[in-house]
Amino acid sequence: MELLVVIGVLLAWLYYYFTANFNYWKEKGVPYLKPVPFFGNLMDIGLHRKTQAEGFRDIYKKLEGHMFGGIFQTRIPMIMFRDPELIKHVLIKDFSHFHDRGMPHDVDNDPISANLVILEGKAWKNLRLTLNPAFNSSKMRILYHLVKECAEDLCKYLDPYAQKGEMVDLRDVLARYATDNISSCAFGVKSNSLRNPHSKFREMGEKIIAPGSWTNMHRLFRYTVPGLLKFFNIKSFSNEVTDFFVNVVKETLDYREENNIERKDFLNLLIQLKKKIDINQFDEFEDKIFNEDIQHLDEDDDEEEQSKILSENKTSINNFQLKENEHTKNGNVTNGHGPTENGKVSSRKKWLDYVVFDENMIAAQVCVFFLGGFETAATSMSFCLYELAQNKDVQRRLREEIDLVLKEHKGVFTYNALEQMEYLDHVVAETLRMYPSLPNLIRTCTKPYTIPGTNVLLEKGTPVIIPIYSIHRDPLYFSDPDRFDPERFTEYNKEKRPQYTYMPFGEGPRICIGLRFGLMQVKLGLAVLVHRFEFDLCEKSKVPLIMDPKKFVMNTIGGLWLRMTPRKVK
Ligand code: HEM
Repeated sequence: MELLVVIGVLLAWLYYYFTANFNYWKEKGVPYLKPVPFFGNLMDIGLHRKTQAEGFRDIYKKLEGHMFGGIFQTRIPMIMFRDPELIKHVLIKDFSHFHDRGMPHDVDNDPISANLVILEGKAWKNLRLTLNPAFNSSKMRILYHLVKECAEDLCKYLDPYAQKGEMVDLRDVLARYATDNISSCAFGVKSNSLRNPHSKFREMGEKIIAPGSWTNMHRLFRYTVPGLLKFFNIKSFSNEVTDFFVNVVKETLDYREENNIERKDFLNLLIQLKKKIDINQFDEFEDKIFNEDIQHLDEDDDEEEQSKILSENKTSINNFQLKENEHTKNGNVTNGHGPTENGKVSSRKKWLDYVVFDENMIAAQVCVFFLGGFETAATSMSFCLYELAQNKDVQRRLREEIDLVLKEHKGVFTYNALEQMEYLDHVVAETLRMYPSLPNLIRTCTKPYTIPGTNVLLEKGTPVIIPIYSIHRDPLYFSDPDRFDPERFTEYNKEKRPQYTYMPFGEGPRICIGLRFGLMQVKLGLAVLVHRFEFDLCEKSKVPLIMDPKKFVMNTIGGLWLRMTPRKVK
């Protein structure tokens, strides 16, 4: 009897806990969707009945006619911004109110969480400024040869299958190709996943994205009771995954140091940062634009906020301390570069002094490059090949362009040749419109914000959802949106569309840092494949595709099967 009473009280408390907030948006006069207890408005997503993309698209459609609308993730009020002008405010104009993603992290106990995706405020800004040059065009040219090596290996691997006209699960093969690619470029390690599906890198990659994995539990707590993450010491990834990545980085660093090896990859760039060598080949124009966007992170933060950010990011390894030092005191620069205009040092050089790159810090970054790089590239490429198999005229036209450009480059897939392939660019852009790897962007309101043109005040801590998949499939911006049509991306057609209606890599200062690298590996992989092989639907192809509701990055259930044959005419 007593037990029943305890259970009853507990259930009543849980019900109260999960529903007490449900008048939140009504009281603010914000249009909102009626939530259900325990799930809020995301029951279909929470129970894996719908993918994130489809679940949020339902919400987007229900909020039609409104520029924004309130929803609940379990018990937490969130707001969806639908209107492109408002989206521009969140991502760019009013970035000083929305510079974080609101992902809890604990860099003391979870070294991998000190990464660019998760870090907030100044810690994020310092790191981003420091890492930006590692992803500029000149660095991409350096990495190109590694990516090309993997792309050529992919062709060699697939050739016997094509000769026999076999059906191939390209989703799986391309995940292994992308794993090889990113482990080579980020970790400096040849993972050999293409030929060995049980390689350790592949295994770890699968563990990270596997449904029901540690990551999903982390996500659940994050949105319900974030305090429990710290209490139970739940890390971003399982100990096995964290240890694996940290150890690979440490071993590789030691090996390179002992043997005096310098390899042209991301790891090498990070090692240079560790040694305080400025890798700055930063395009000055880009530097200026970026700094204009984020400078208010300095100006606007009040003292209290700054010290909070700093104490949150205080780590045993002293990573993110904003320390006044002899180089920057009184605005004078004495670090060997000489004083610059107005006594100010270029922001890049200044931040380089602030971010301490030790082994854990390097591991956190390459780990997030691995995560950001392998799944996104693999799925984008396989979706593209699927659309090419369905749209044979597009496949033919793409092959013709590749042949034509290669003729000018003596048959070699050079970096410049790839850049010249305009139709390839449209094909990839259209693929990312229909299948953006991340269906939504997320930001957190970092200080109270009045939504422009209204008197709605968003409280600090309110999560904001930007539904990119839903916008990409909105007939208001893309007519007949479920049709694959690369023509949408000619200069003329792009100009006709409102801004901020196409954002597969996000937008603003927190735009994907790996954009260039991601596009390079996707485009090069596709170009070499389409140049050599023909892709067709087969008995095992699923039309339409069945998407996996358990995956965070857009993905299919049961792989993505196509028939491969050698190309017919040369
Ligand atoms: C087709 C490939 C890729 C796609 C579609 C993609 C997409 C995205 C998107 C949508 C975001 C969120 C942007 C925002 O919130 O505004 C993001 C962030 C990020 N991506 Fe990518 N990504 C790709 C490849 C890569 C690669 C190859 C890397 C690393 C080598 C990478 C590393 C990151 C990082 C570190 C962030 C966080 C940036 C920050 O907060 O400053 N991504 N990506």
